[in-house]
Amino acid sequence: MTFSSDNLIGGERVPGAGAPWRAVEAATGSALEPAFASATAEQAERACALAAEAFDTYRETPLQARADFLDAIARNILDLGDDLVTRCMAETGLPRPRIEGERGRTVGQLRMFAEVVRRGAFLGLRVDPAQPERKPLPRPDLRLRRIAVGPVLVFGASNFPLAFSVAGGDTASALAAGCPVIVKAHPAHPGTSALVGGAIQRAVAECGLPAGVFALLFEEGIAIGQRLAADPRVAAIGFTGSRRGGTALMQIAATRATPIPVYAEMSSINPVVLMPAALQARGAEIGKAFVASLTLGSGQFCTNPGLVLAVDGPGLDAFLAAASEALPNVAAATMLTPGIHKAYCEGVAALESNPAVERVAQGQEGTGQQGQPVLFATTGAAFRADHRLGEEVFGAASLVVRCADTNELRAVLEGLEGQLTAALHMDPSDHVETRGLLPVLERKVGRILVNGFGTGVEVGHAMVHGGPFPATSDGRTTSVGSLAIDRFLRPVSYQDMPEALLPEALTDANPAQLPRSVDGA
Ligand SMILES: NC(=O)C1=CN([C@@H]2O[C@H](COP(=O)(O)OP(=O)(O)OC[C@H]3O[C@@H](n4cnc5c(N)ncnc54)[C@H](O)[C@@H]3O)[C@@H](O)[C@H]2O)C=CC1
Ligand SMILES: O=C(O)CCC(=O)C(=O)O
Repeated sequence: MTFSSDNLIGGERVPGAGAPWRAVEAATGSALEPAFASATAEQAERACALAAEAFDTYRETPLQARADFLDAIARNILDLGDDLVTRCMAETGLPRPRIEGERGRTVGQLRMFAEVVRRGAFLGLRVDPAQPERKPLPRPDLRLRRIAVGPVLVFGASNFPLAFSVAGGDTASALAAGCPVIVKAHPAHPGTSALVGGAIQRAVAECGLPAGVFALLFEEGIAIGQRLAADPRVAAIGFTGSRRGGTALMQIAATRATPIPVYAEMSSINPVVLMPAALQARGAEIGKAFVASLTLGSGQFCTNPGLVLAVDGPGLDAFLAAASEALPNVAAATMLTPGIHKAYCEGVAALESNPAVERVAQGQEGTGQQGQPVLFATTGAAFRADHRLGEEVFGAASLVVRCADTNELRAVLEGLEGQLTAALHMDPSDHVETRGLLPVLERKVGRILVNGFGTGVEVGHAMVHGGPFPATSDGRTTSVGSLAIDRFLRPVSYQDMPEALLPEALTDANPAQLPRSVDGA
């Protein structure tokens, strides 16, 4: 398979400069062709200039045309066929069913946003008609719509090379909102990024949109990404990755002459709470299901169950016994990059050497870049005394906390940082006790789920894939699901604007019959 490793800017392929670098085959460590060269500062500047130039035209594209564009991207991604799947497997070490599934999710996500755009409710149209006779003062005519914020910079995630990358949720929701998108490709899967970027670039041309609507820039390091984040024409940032990377971008965004929002999804250990009746009735069954979730994708999910909380007793013993029986059957699996593998091994070693932590079980030993799954346990008192035990170890490692009683379990939850998910395993007779935990969980997490695990986020209208810091940089939003479009919109009110100058959707005729509220109804 051949494809261009050039940057994609303004509808053209633009070769980068500097020392060439290559993607690495995750399973073998060997270099993959072709060579990539990082984008230059001038190319970053040009991508921003073209995005700014395209903005006013693109944000006013008819909704049907914008929806067709999203559908065209989906179609073009599918048209890449097996070339995309094989390249993506090589770069990430993720198996075929996972990549094919993720491609389906990516395409489904683009199509969902196409439908959201067609329906038009995202525009949030509101009309408060004038009341000239109102006493003591007449009321002006007020009409509101939400417009796109401006060019959005997207940093793709290493662990979801399709669904959270070049044409992933951040890109799809920003394009749906009417924002041009500049993607800084993740250096761990540049070939996958080039293929998907080409699919988007072709869709821009096929749909007759301004070429600045999309750009894809490569770099091995971080300087171009930082430059883009600081560019005054970039209006918002979407990011999925490490806490360090996300907070660095938050810092850049907050200290610019014009600060901008950063929507970063970063770090989460996703507490799993095992309630007493459920543990007693089916502790062993939950233990087996837990191991499957823990080891999925070598544990490289931000929704991975990294923390298990339960009141100590025979039910928890049954859970641990089942998990300890299942885990040694799980083979070590290739991790995404040498850096992620190293960080995982260091995180595991830190837990191993902590005197308050015992190793309960581990999976099969791996070679090279493979991560060996592992399960640890500690006490509630030890966990509360050592904040390091609450830090994410990205990979298939988890820590079970034996709590003395429900009060201690609640105190452990209270002490946690913000999380993406919390999973409750419970039976009907656990309801009363669970009700007491819900206010804590609502304050701590973006999604509370029952009798399941958080891995594998459903892309829908009622999904929240977000949570208080450090799960994300802004817990008021989500990066998955149709609500993600809200991140890239802002309201504008038109007061006493002549009908001839109003946006069409706010005129009395409302020719597309878009949904809108009148006087709040
Ligand atoms: N919670 C989550 O969803 C995820 C967490 N991670 C964590 O991140 C670690 C490293 O994985 P990566 O995917 O490489 O994440 P990363 O945060 O290092 O990189 C993500 C993207 O941000 C860029 N970047 C990183 N630091 C930057 C900085 N200071 N300024 C500007 N751009 C920067 C990188 O070039 C890349 O494009 C993992 O070991 C894991 O701990 C990784 C993936 C997902
Ligand atoms: O669990 C999922 O489907 C999504 C996980 C995710 O967002 C991530 O790992 O970055």
